[in-house]
This record gives sequence, C-alpha cells and structure tokens, in this order.
Amino acid sequence: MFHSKASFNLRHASNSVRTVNSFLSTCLNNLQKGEVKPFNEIPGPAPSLPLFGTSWQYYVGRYNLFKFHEANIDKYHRYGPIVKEEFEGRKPVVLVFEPKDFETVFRSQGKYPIRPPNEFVCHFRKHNPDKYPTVGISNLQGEEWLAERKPLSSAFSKHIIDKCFPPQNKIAEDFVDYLWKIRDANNVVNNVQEETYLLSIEALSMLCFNSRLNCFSQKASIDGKQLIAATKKLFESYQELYYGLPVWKIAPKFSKAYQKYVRAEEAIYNLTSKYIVNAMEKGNGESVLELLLSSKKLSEKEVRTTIIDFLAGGTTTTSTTMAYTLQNLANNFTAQKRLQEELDSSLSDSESLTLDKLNSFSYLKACVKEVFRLSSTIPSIVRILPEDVVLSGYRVPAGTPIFCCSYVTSRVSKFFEEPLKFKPERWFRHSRTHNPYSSLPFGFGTRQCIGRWFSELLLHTATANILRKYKLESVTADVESIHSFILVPESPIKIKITPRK
Ligand code: HEM
Repeated sequence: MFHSKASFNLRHASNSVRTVNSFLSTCLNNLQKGEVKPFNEIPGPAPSLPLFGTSWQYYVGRYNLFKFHEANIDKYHRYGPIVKEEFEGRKPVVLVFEPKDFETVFRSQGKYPIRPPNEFVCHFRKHNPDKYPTVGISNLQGEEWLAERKPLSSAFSKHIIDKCFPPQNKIAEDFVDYLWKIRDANNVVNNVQEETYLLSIEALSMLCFNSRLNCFSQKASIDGKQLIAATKKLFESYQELYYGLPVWKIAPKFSKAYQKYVRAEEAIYNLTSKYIVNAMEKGNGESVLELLLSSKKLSEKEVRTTIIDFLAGGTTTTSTTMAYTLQNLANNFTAQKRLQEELDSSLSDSESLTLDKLNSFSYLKACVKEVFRLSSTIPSIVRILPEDVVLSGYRVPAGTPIFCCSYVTSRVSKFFEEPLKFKPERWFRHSRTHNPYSSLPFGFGTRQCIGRWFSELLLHTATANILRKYKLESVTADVESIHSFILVPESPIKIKITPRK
C-alpha cells in the first residue's frame, strides 16, 4: 500500500531497445494466441474518484486499512488473479495473486530492481546531506544502490553470519533464563512480542556493534534503553506517516508524526556515532560495523546510515516472527513434540547447542519456514519494472507499481494444501508440491532482504534453545494480525511456559 505513494523518477524505466523488442515479441506471441488484454481492462474496484482514486474503499467502503492483507484475499476471490487499483492522485497500482506472475515480475526486474522508496525518509535525509550522504540502502535506486549493496551483501553472506553463532547462542540462552524471570504467577509470559523485541535488539546490537546492551537485565545500559525507545518510536512514526494525512509533505514542522520520526532517527544517529568511534578505535573487525568500516568501500557516514536502516528493517520483523514462531508451536502440540524429539535426539541435557547441530535440524528449519508462510510479517513484495510485462494475460506498462501478494498465495488452497494448517512437513523436499514463488518472506533476487541469513540464524538458535527448555502452551489461541506498517499481532500473545526437565 505505502509503496503506491511513491513518486517515481522513471529514468530507470527507460531501458533499452532490447527490452522493447523482447516485450513486443512476447506481445506478438500472445496476440497471435489472442491473449494479451489491455491495461485498462484489468478488473478492480470502482469507481475511481478524482484525487482519491479507489482508496475510498479503505475509509468508507468494505475494507479496513489495518486489514489490508485480508482485503487482498477478498479481492483475489472477487476479481481474480490480477487487480488494478488507483491511489493518491489516481495513480494506478496492480496487485497480482499468482506465483507464476511473481516469477515474471522478478525475471523482468533487471540489474537494478526498483522497490518504491520511503518518501519521508528520503525527504529528511536529502535535507540533511551533511549527515546523510545518501538516502540509505533501502531507498537508493540504480547504480548508487548497487554500489552500496555489494559490500553489504558480502558482509551479510551466510558464511560471515555463521561466525556470529557463538555470541548469538549466548544471547538466546540468556533469553531462555529471562523468560523464566518475567513469567507471572501462572507461568505465563504475558506479552511475548515485547520480550522478543528485546531479544532482537540485543541480537542486532551484538551483530552491528559487537556489544551487548543487557536488555534482559534491570541494569540495561542507558544506551540500550535509549536505543530500544528510539527504535520503537521510529517504527511508530513510520506507521503514522504512511497511513496518516500527508501533512509532512506540506508543512513537515507541523506534522507530529514527522517530528517523531526525526527525533527517533536523530537519537539512533547519535547513539550509532558513539559506537562508530569505538569501532574505529578498536578496529578488530569483529562486528558488521567494523567489517564495513575496514572494507573502506563505504564512507563512515554511509555506514552510519546503513546501521540505522538495519535497526529499522530488522528489529520489528525479527521480533514479530519470533513471537509468531512461539505462538504457532504453542498452538500445535504435535509439531512442538516432533521438534523437541529432534532436538533431544541430538543433544544431551548438559550439552550446549552448536552451529553444526543447528544446521542439522531439518524439522526446526521447516517449522520456521512454515511460520514465514502462515504468519508472514511482509504481505507483499513490490516492484516497479523497467519494461512492460504481461501478467495473467494483461499488459502492464513499465513504471506501474506491482504488488506480488504472497500473503494471499500462502493462504489459498490453490497454492498450498490445507493452507491454514501449521504443517512444517510440507517443506520437506520429498513432499513439496507448491510453487517456490508462492511464499516470499524475504523478497526475491538481488534486492531481497540483506538480513535474511542473520534473521534465520537468530530464529533457529532462539527457537531451539527455548524449545529444549520449555513446554509451550497457548493462552491466546488465535491472535489475529493487524497491518501496522508490517503485519504484527493485533493483541498480546500470551504463552504459558513449563520447564521440561
Ligand atoms: C524476519 C525478519 C525479516 C524479514 C521477514 C525481512 C523481510 C524483508 C523483505 C521482504 C524485504 C524486501 C525485499 C525485496 O524487496 O525483495 C527486506 C529488505 C531489507 N531488509 Fe529485511 N527482513 C527481516 C530482517 C532484516 C534484518 C535483521 C535486517 C538487517 C540486519 C534487514 C535489512 C533489510 C534491508 C537493508 C533491506 C533493503 C534491501 C535493499 O533494498 O537492497 N532485514 N526485508
């Protein structure tokens, strides 16, 4: 949804004669088969009103902005595999609900995939060039994006991330003890996501700064407390800026949400500055920050901007997925038991988890994949393509934001058998029947999530440690998701924990 608000410089869209030729030949082939239908015939909600387009349906119509993901399931059943809507200023956007269309989109994204940028972040950073040399990896486009992405992709490769296992495992072990300390009189952890938030910020701080914030202790460092508060505010402001009236565009000084965002971003900037100085003094290359600084491929200021983007992009996504993992396992005893059997058969009570053992746990990995499918935090991946494409038989012009709605493909029976059931076994190679594009938790291709390997390492390590120690029982059986910038639990997830041995 938010991506549709992006105003786009379509210089990226003018690719080459080769692209036009390839599109024309696809069209010709399809026309010969009489299949390509024009853009304006794509079905979708109507009427499209001046200024508002079809966005009125979220305010006075059948849909709710905070249930955008569920609205898309309704649109799939109502209009079919492709839908056209018009948002602010009647700019068209297209939603697709077919994995084969996702594949077409990703195959056409070119060398510099375009995901619409976050406008208010770009606005702020462009007005503060002394601090921010670029708008940041998540918002950059074209060659500038690739130049920043390459060193970051190396720093976040699986091989480098695997080296983070020992400190991340220690954090997971501490989290296991922490959960026991904060349970209530009935052994219930009353707001699992609040706690997994601490886990993910502690883990990200270790990754980025090679430094613990002591989030699980009463004596959390002042930096830790400030970083947690600033990251939370940053995320809240994102949500308000995306979905509120765009006051910030006309008068940023009078927009409370924009000012909240600026304060949060500045707080993280200042805290990060301190760690950059420390990292430069230490210079032993043990954190991502030091690795990036020592590679000399990015300037100090670029590294700082990148760390802010990591915290913004990584904290809530990882903590929410961790909370959903515990909830799904608490709700599904059979899967929980099978996972515990896998862990117990390989590790005695006195043994600590190792990376080799972690890598051998196929059911654990299948459980996390199933959580990503059933309880994904990012409901669609968006691209703006440099060339026209044919999707579900319709021509979609270059420059149109296209939403690949993987939340929908993950939840309809056409793409997954018994889609609403938590069945990790479906991810075992021999029983896989689904199209690989139908679940896309980290996006796809060269612009996919940089933090993928790190998030998976954290989720696997923490889940294994928690499940070795506790039996989980759900107190809140079905917590719905709400679209709050990403998908998050609508109400607190409560889980009863009982020591297993
Ligand atoms: C469960 C956790 C996470 C999920 C589900 C997730 C998901 C995503 C998705 C769907 C995208 C867009 C990909 C695309 O357009 O193809 C993305 C981009 C990104 N993510 Fe993550 N993410 C997670 C954790 C993290 C972490 C821990 C970090 C940082 C350490 C991170 C940093 C980024 C960055 C920087 C981008 C933008 C990449 C670019 O534009 O080149 N993410 N993430």
